[in-house]
Amino acid sequence: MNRSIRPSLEAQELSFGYSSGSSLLDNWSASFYPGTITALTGSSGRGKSTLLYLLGLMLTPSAGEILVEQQSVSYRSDAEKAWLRAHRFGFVFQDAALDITRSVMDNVTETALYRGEPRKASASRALDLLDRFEVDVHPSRKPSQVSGGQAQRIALCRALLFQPSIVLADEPTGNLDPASSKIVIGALREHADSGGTVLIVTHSPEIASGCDNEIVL
Ligand SMILES: Nc1ncnc2c1ncn2[C@@H]1O[C@H](COP(=O)(O)OP(=O)(O)OP(=O)(O)O)[C@@H](O)[C@H]1O
Repeated sequence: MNRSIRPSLEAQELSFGYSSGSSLLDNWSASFYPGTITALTGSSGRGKSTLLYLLGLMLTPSAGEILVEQQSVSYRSDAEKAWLRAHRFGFVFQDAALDITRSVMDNVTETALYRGEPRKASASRALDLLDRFEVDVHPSRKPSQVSGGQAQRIALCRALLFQPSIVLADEPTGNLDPASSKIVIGALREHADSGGTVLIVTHSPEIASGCDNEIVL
């Protein structure tokens, strides 16, 4: 890798443990570069999802720093973190985490709300993505009327709508059929190839071996 490229996401001497449990991270450091996919692997309960939540500014470390584009961000205000999540990050969770009360289209364009952009203007972009990821359902449908594989591809459209510089995916293919799995991983690969920084938590050796780097927790 060309190390003159600067990391878009860094963890520096990170420590964290839930108050009810033992320490999960102790002085943990890593750098994540544009154009790469990193697999986070390790046995169950080692803290992979927790690390993703820390890197995605949903949890605050007990010590250490998270840097986004060389700026220290982990101790910023909730409002600043929310701004960063909306403008720099895309998230994909194992269970898709769609809002069941809203339509497919509203779910995909949800980030527009947090970015202060009109949802309508994002609709054509959303339709393009739904088409690209072969989500063959009417955008007015509710998440309860789509399959698990379609739900995860809808969540992928939501994550990629504004081409965020960093995509964090927590076992994004954990519950998927092979065809949906291939689409999701292919999309994350393309996102990295176009300059994004992608992290995938996975238990799949096959997916990990297709990534550029692997970090075992
Ligand atoms: N909100 C929480 N409060 C307290 N403990 C938690 C919380 N979330 C997770 N844990 C605990 O922290 C540890 C790490 O959990 P985490 O989900 O990060 O692991 P993981 O490596 O992603 O596991 P898996 O591969 O099974 O998904 C586990 O022991 C878990 O029970």
